[in-house]
Amino acid sequence: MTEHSVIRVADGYDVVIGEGVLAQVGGALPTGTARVLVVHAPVMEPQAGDLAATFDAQGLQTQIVALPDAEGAKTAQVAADLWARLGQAGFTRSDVVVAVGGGATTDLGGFVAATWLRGVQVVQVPTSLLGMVDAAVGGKTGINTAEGKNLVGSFHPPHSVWCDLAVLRTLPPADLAAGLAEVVKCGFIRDPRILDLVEQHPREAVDPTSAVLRELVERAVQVKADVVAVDLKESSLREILNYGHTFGHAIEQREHYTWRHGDAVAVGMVYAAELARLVGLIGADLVERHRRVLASLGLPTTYPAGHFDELLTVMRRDKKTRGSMLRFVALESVGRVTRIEGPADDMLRAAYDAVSS
Ligand SMILES: NC(=O)c1ccc[n+]([C@@H]2O[C@H](COP(=O)([O-])OP(=O)(O)OC[C@H]3O[C@@H](n4cnc5c(N)ncnc54)[C@H](O)[C@@H]3O)[C@@H](O)[C@H]2O)c1
Ligand SMILES: O=C(O)C(=O)C[C@@H](O)[C@H](O)[C@H](O)COP(=O)(O)O
Ligand SMILES: [Zn+2]
Repeated sequence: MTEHSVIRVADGYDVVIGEGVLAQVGGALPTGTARVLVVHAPVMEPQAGDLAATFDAQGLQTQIVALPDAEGAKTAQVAADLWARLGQAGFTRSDVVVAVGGGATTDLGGFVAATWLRGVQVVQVPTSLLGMVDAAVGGKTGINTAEGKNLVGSFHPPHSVWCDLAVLRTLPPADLAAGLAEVVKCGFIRDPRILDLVEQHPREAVDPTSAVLRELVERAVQVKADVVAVDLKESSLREILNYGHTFGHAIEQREHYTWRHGDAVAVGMVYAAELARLVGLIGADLVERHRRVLASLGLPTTYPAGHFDELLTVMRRDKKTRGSMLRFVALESVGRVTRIEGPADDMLRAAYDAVSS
């Protein structure tokens, strides 16, 4: 195993990053654990099975459950099925959920852990880039409802997070790119070095074996760790991690979750940048930088015309909305973030026209 790095989130938990760290998870459960529920994305069955075997070998009562893939896991029905299992197994507050998969798996696993007995520990083992740099870190957990994305959930920080870079070798390139959208987000809101790295090394950035990708992972996790340490429950600063998500979540819902989250966020960041340009916060050059960086990674930067009213209805349910006032995270410059509050509908429509294909 190559050297791993550890990023501490406040004084709470560690995010361990490196090739081969999966092998350490078996020995990393909290003291006193008697039962373990391992939930995993279908494609992660071999790794989850190996992990479950190491728990069994320690004498723990282990259950292993394959979840529906991707957003199919983030439903009330899937959560309810798992609550039934936990009840039947007599799962107590000293027992542990382990989630092995992409961001959808870690969101669902975290949500079940957050809600069972009002909170049991969750060990997050993200296996997609997006899961590693974002979803598994920071304690946001949740499921979707018919009305929108992540509308039900809880803030529930994990016990620990294990990012084994070796598993990224099997991640489809389009999913790797989707994860890079959240990395680029961290570049725009907080760490300009991320943008420099992507601009200078676009090929290495999409190579899961490269030192550049590893540095990007570490930098993005550090951004997230720094932000959630200050504002776990999103009363203010944490909103910056939602850059691009107001429009992005509306796309995801309108597309019935057939778009990757990171792809939708990529378009959403261009939308937020166009809106910031329209209200006079930034110039056209910074908007173009969004398009250039995202496109260099193979990410989308446009959305089909003709759906503004539908998207606006969904955007009004965004969690940052206060009363009837829509609120957008926006840039003043790279690394300097503000909010646009209550923009006029014609502004919102003009930004839509600017990202329409
Ligand atoms: N909680 C948070 O703070 C937070 C942050 C960002 C995103 N999210 C959520 O995360 C989800 C998106 O995460 P995602 O992009 O990982 O999507 P995902 O979980 O749907 O995973 C994408 C695909 O990659 C597969 N996969 C995962 N690891 C693999 C591997 N190593 N090899 C091959 N295939 C692999 C998955 O099975 C799935 O088919 C969304 O639901 C989003 O809302 C949550
Ligand atoms: O951690 C956060 O805070 C984020 O907003 C990170 C986002 O990338 C992530 O997609 C999150 O799940 C969105 O949260 P939501 O509150 O808008 O549902
Ligand atoms: Zn996101």
